[in-house]
Amino acid sequence: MDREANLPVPPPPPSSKTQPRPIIIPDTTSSSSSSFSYSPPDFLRNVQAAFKRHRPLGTKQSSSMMPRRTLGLNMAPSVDTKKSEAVVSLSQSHAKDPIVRIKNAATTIGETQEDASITPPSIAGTITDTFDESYNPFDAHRDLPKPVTNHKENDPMSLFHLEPQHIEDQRKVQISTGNNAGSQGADDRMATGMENLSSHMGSLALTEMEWDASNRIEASALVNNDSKHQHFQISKSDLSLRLDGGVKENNGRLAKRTTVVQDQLHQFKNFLSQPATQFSVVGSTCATSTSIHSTSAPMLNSTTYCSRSHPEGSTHGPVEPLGDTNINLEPVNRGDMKRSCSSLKDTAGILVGQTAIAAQASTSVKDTKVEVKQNELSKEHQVSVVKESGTHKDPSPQDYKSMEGHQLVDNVANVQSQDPLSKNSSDVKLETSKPEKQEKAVSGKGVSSSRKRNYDPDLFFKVNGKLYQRLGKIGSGGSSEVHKVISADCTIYALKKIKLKGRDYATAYGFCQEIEYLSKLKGKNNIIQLIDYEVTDKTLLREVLNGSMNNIDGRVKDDGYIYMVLEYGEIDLAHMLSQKWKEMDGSNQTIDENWLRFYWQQILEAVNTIHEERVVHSDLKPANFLLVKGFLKLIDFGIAKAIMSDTTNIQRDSQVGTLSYMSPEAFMCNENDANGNTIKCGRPSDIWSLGCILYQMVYGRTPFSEYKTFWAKFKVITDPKHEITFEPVPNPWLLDLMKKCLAWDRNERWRIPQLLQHPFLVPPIPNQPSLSQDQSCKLLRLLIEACASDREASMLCCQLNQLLTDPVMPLTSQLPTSRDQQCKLLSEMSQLCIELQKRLASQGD
Ligand SMILES: Nc1ncnc2c1ncn2[C@@H]1O[C@H](COP(=O)(O)OP(=O)(O)OP(=O)(O)O)[C@@H](O)[C@H]1O
Repeated sequence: MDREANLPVPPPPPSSKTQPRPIIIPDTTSSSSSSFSYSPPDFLRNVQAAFKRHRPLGTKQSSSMMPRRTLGLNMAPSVDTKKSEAVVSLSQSHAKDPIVRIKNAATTIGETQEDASITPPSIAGTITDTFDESYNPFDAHRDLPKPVTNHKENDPMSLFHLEPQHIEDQRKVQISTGNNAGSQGADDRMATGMENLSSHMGSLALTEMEWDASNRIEASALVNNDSKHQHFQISKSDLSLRLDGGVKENNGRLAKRTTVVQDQLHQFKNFLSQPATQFSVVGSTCATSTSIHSTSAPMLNSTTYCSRSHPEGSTHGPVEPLGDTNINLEPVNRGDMKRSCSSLKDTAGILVGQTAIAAQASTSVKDTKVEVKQNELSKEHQVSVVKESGTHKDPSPQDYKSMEGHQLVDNVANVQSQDPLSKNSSDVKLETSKPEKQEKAVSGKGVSSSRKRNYDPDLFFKVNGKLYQRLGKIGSGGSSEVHKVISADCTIYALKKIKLKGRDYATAYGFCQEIEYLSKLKGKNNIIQLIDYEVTDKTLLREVLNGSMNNIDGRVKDDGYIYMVLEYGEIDLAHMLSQKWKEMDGSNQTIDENWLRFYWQQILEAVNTIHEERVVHSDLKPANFLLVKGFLKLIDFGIAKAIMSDTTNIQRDSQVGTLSYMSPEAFMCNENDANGNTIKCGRPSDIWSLGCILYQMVYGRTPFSEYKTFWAKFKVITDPKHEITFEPVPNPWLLDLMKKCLAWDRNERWRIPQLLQHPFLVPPIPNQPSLSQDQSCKLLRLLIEACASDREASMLCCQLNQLLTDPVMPLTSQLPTSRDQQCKLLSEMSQLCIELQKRLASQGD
């Protein structure tokens, strides 16, 4: 929900060229109390005022335009059902594609209720296995349909399994080189070489057909440095070809053929003796592939990818000169090598995009469990993954770096897959597990943008030059999208992306200030930690950091974004609460008080942290407390504000917060109260929101939930005479606590240090000496005894007693010796006395 969506645009702020940086100085004054009533015209005026908040702003604020504040019309407890879950379901772009699910083992805790958004699959090819950390893409071919014939381990031809059908038209040759030198020449030479090779493969196929027409034979020659698998390496003296089949009498003939092929391959290899390194021949089945690595290709280093073939006759995107030549020959018909060669270039372009995808797939392997569902296994065919390195390893930080260092092309290895039953046999179908998004990325605009960026923006975010792979969308707020991401060092983070497009500068400025606050709160363990950030509009960031704003009337550059890499939270309090209430549903249980204490204390401490830093959050609600490793942390400082200059309160240029948790003064910010004092928002406004949260924790709903519309809420919250309903709870201290937070008059609300000492959290020990003996005030003791039957009066006495015997300074950081503190203490005492007096009076005798 966009916070601005339903609000009129506030009037233009006072024109000034600069906004002084907030100066944070000791809190010395408090604002005046406000009380007012509504006659109809007043009410309308206030309604109107609620929509247009100015920023007259004391010394600091008046001189400049300030970020516009916006209102979140979130009236119900915020429960976002579209949160991420640990299982990231990877859908396929093709109906027949297997469904790959990547489950991140590291992040399963507490995520069960979150619906994952889908991260497109990017496992190279059709992986039919369930794999875990030990997954090795080289093993992908393990589940290929087994050839009918028996392999003979040492038979040089046993790697060739030729499908008699389609043999001609489904052949595919892929060549990758790791050297850009003379790539054009290499193209031509390769074209010739491949034609020869292709021809011999065809001959071989025919031979095989003659030899055993009924056999389903696959040709597969994988040449790789990896000896762990059935790859063979073609080096100067090493070429091994293995033959499937058990008909000995044919061996002679086949061996002859093999020799010819070997010769050709040698020639071809010599021809490719430079760093030109990989090629694949795809025969009639997906397993039919040959890859050759030159040992002299130092640049090739372990990236796997899934190549894509193009439908026959398809037009390919513009071919960019290949910096580092990776050539992929399209499905080759004899005599059609020229066309194929040109395709190589296209494919190489594709590789750029796909390398990133492959990196994603293999990165995911490290932290994830991958479930692979396969559809129509018999029809789907595997990929063969060729890696330069001998053994599979997950992408290392170097891999990311290499992507970042524009070496993607160098890192490409080949994967081909082919459906032997494809209607168009020349359409060597790749059962890549890539989503449509990726397809987009490899065609047209996508290609050019991914080439330009050297990573697929649909799959990765780049923040300050570092890549973060998307794992799914966690949620979206009023102004942002938040994604779960994984970094190069395999740490899970949340990445908040705020789109600035279309925003006026002041609003963008406000969003950008979140960075400022989070930076200020770095190292505070109950505040979500900002790991890194990037603001694409550098001027904006500079101005925020300098506390100035020159571009008053300007708009943000069209493609402006703010990226924030944040510590990852497993679940937010809103979800925790809804779970809790679901568990209790139907039973007559009340909320577990210890559970309540445990989290309430953490909530208080988190807010205390920012209040001590003189920051007011302004949008406190359950959804903004995240559970990180078992502890609640505060998030979303998008509308937070520093307490400025000589006031404990702040004024805003428009309303802030989410309706259900908004304080009366937040609705009326900057208006005048009945006494003519300007209504300001400060820490007490946050305390009200905390009261709403506590109320929700206790009763399962917010205090004004029965008022459904904005106007109804506005009216009732801003009415000082309105009495909030508190249903009975077993512990009277709890009731008292809620009341302390939800006092309409903001000056009556307790501050956090007091709340942390409230008897609900720190229950008085029965028969405490302080109450019964010399430490306690005798008068109070008498009073307590006298009104033992009146719980509320007793509580007031206890509070008064506590204040007298163990006063908690409203601001712990300040000495009680200050006049201000002394006055505050006395004011609290007198308030308690007045309340007690009222209470006793109302009870009569
Ligand atoms: N660090 C994080 N870890 C996990 N989830 C997060 C994180 N930050 C935000 N989220 C999720 O994304 C949602 C939106 O984030 P956030 O509240 O920061 O955005 P916003 O645009 O300011 O939203 P709002 O409308 O609440 O102001 C949160 O409610 C939370 O569920």
